[in-house]
Parts: sequence; C-alpha cells; structure tokens
Amino acid sequence: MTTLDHLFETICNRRGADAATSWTAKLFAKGPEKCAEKFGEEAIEAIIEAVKDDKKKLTSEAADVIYHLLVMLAARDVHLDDVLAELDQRMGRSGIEEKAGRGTSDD
Ligand SMILES: N=c1c2ncn([C@@H]3O[C@H](COP(=O)(O)OP(=O)(O)OP(=O)(O)O)[C@@H](O)[C@H]3O)c2ncn1[C@@H]1O[C@H](COP(=O)(O)O)[C@@H](O)[C@H]1O
Repeated sequence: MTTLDHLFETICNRRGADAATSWTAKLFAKGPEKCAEKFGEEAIEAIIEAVKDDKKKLTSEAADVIYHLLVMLAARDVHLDDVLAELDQRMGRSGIEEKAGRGTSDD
C-alpha cells in the first residue's frame, strides 16, 4: 500500500470519529464545502512558498495540500483510486501496471 493509499484509508476511517480528537473528523463535520475551502487555503499557502522559493516550507505546504485534497475527495465520495485511474489513462497505461509497481499487498 502506498503512502497516498494509506492516508486516504485513514481519512475515510475518520468519518464519524470524535471531532475533539481528530482534525479530519472535525473537517468532515463542517461539510464538503468547508473541506473544499480548506483545500483552497492550503493551495494558496503552497503557492506563496513556491513564489518565495522556500523549498522546506513548500515541501510542508505540499503535504498539507495533498492531505486536504484527499479530505475534499472523501467528503464528496470520490475515491482516490478513481483519480489515480484517470491519471493512468492520461499516461496511456493501465492501472494494473501501476498497481504491480506499487507492490500492493491486497493482490
Ligand atoms: N496529514 C495530515 C494533516 N496535514 C495537516 N493537518 C492538519 O490540518 C490543519 C490545518 O492547518 P491550519 O494551520 O490551517 O490549522 P488551523 O489554523 O488550526 O485551522 P483553522 O481552524 O484556522 O481552519 C492542522 O491542524 C493540521 O494538524 C493534518 N491532519 C491530519 N493528517 C493526517 O491524517 C491522519 C488522521 O488525523 P486525525 O484526523 O487528526 O486523527 C494523521 O495521522 C495524519 O496522517
């Protein structure tokens, strides 16, 4: 399982969790619109660091962007696998080929 797969699974498992102890559950409780807004904010923060050419902060902000992208997708019931399949299709390759490369334990 890749880092992205693992993170997406963790995020999905936070549905209905205690918002007092889980940031993800807190975001889900605020609704998909708030999740989308938060993703936008994080994207802007990443843009700022890219423009400043602060590689360390850009790396950190990029991680925030990816996390909040996955929360936004989950909030609208869009699965990460479907996004990855779309990317595979654009590269003219099959998802099976990619999965084999990822060394998933479930196949
Ligand atoms: N990758 C992340 C991650 N990246 C960022 N964040 C949180 O996203 C928040 C966004 O940062 P902000 O500076 O905008 O926070 P803030 O100012 O308090 O937000 P506002 O109240 O102003 O909206 C921070 O509180 C971070 O903790 C994350 N929270 C969780 N994860 C992952 O999700 C998993 C589950 O987390 P919980 O749901 O908290 O259990 C964790 O194990 C991590 O792997």
